[in-house]
Amino acid sequence: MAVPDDDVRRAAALRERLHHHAHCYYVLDDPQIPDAEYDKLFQELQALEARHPQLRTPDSPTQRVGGAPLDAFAKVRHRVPMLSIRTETDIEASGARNFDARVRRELGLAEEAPPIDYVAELKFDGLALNLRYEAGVLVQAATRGDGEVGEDVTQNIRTIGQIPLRLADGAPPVLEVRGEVYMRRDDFERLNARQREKIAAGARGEKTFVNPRNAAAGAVRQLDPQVTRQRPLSFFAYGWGEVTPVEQGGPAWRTHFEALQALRGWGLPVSDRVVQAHGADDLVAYHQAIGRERDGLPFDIDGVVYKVDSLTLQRQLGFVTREPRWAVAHKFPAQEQVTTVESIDIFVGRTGKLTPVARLKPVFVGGVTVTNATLHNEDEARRKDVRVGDAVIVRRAGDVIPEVVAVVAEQRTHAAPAFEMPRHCPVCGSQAVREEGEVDWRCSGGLYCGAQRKQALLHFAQRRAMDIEGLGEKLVDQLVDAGVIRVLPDLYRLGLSQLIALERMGDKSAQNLLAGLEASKSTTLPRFLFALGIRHVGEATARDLARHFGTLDRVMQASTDDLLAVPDVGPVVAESIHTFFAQPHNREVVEQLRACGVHWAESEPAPQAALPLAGITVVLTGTLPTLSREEAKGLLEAAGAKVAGSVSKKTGYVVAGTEAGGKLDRARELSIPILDEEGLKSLLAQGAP
Ligand SMILES: NC(=O)c1ccc[n+]([C@@H]2O[C@H](COP(=O)([O-])OP(=O)(O)OC[C@H]3O[C@@H](n4cnc5c(N)ncnc54)[C@H](O)[C@@H]3O)[C@@H](O)[C@H]2O)c1
Ligand SMILES: [Zn+2]
Repeated sequence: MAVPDDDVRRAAALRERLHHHAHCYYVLDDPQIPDAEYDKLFQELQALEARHPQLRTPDSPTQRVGGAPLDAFAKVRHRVPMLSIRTETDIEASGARNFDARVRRELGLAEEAPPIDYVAELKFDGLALNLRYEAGVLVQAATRGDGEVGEDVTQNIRTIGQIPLRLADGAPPVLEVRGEVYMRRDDFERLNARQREKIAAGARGEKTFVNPRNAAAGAVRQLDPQVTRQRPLSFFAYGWGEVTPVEQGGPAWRTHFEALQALRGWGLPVSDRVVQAHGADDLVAYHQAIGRERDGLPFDIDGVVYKVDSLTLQRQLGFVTREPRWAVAHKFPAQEQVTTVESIDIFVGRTGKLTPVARLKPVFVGGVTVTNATLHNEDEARRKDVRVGDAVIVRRAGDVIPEVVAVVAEQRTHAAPAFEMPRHCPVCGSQAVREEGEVDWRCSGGLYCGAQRKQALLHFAQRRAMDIEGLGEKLVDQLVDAGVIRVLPDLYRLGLSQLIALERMGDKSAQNLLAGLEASKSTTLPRFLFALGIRHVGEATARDLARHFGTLDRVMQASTDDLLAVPDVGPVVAESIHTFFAQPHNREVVEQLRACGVHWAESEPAPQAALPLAGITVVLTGTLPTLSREEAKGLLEAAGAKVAGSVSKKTGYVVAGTEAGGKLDRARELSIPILDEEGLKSLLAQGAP
């Protein structure tokens, strides 16, 4: 039968594209398209070749394993070829039944013959390794390469802590262990964070990795073992290559499961999720159970693997070109897919962080439909150069939020402008600020900003700020969601009827809240300054500001230079305070709060040195008879002292109550004066001698 021209051309085009992508993936460790995309092309070629066997060339990607080894490494000829595994493309449970049916057919079993025993394992998404042990000692580690010839990566593999350099007693004279080297998800996230920092600091030749498999492959195929050492890799053993034969004293394994137990006994890591399965039903159950567990696993898997357990049956089934007939990989939905960016929006978080988010053409990835993916921050978005209209690779693995990992460069058809981070908050229009040394832009609107309102209210109400009794998270959600509170001063305009109208709000709690609000109006300047939620202004800075300037108006009018004169206030903090009060809407909020009756005692600005305990550090330990820890701290700080958490040579006094521990011992060691509560009180009254 003649092959239609179209099919000939399509097959050639597919072969060329697959060759190109296999080279990028296996040889360069730099995949350009997601696996799901590659698999689609691969299956299309397989189908064409099945229809027209004449199209099947010996160099077709469907006939080969992996990629050629790199010249940079010494080559290793595998004594037993390292094959691939056939993929069951039906990702439903029926995939397991297809495999079972095929095995039974190939073994010529009658329908009523008993179920076959299998082993079910995780399909780790990493890189295959062959570890050769002679007399129990690791002598060589090699990559799979093209299945016949791999790369010698022994020096790199020696840096992986989980791979024993010497096996426990009893291992056969020759043992080749096959397994997967992979990177845990948390290690991957940390590595990429480090890489981003290096890139930000201007390091050349550094890059981030698209996924843990890619990071693991890059680390294993490093020319410098020192670099591999810094990349956290893990390993699971799932099979073997050459092993001393039984006649020469080798192991007499009868089943795959038994062999894995032996490997574990000699010190090799074998996953504890390897199970024996009886017939197709057990395989289906395993597939379902692992599918549910997948997101919670600390590493990526792209499916499960089923293997015929009996080694006799395995031999009977044998191999096709690149795959054993006794095993199959049953995949899960891919964790990476290609889709199109429809727009890039800015999401404003509860704390004011601005995050660029790609709105996507809906895509099914990692088991869910994804419509948005984070671009993290300005630098990431620019580095990846994501633009509206681009085809992008989206990754969703585990509980991590979906992420755009790369642009599919070969598919950019037009040139939308490069992404620009907006200079104003899209929610409230306030100035956006990116501080020196920070990666994030933030809205400076604080409580004025709709996105930050709930967080700002909670911060405002907390005990250490305005101390509003009865205003918790649930109520804040209700008040903001119902539109009752739009700006902060609305809080002090709440009426009983409005509150009672809220769901689950009784008369009593409404009364209590109103009383709490009323009581909070009488406050102190440091509390009020802290409550405003100005970035970088914590309690200590608020106190310093109050002490230095004495009145709120002076703080609000202060220039950055004036602010820099406050002890412990640096340029970033000064700038943040200045920006906050420079914005009319923030001044408006302050005015309205005052108009609602929020008040405090103001004082003249106090020069630091005038305070009796200025410059003195005090450490508190144990329980005092009448003063609480907070009260003692407040009194000391009001007198200008610094309260520290640990005793050092710089400590001026240690105030010790009952059950004082190590701090007291340390004070004695350093001969630091120790005071009880009485001593503290007289110190406060008289100042330091
Ligand atoms: N994105 C791209 O451009 C691109 C290019 C080429 C290949 N790929 C991807 O590579 C894969 C195909 O490559 P492959 O031939 O290496 O097949 P494979 O990775 O799908 O399956 C074979 C491999 O599975 C591994 N494995 C993991 N757990 C195992 C277990 N418990 N038992 C046995 N083996 C286990 C072994 O390393 C083995 O070599 C596909 O997922 C494909 O999408 C992607
Ligand atoms: Zn805002």
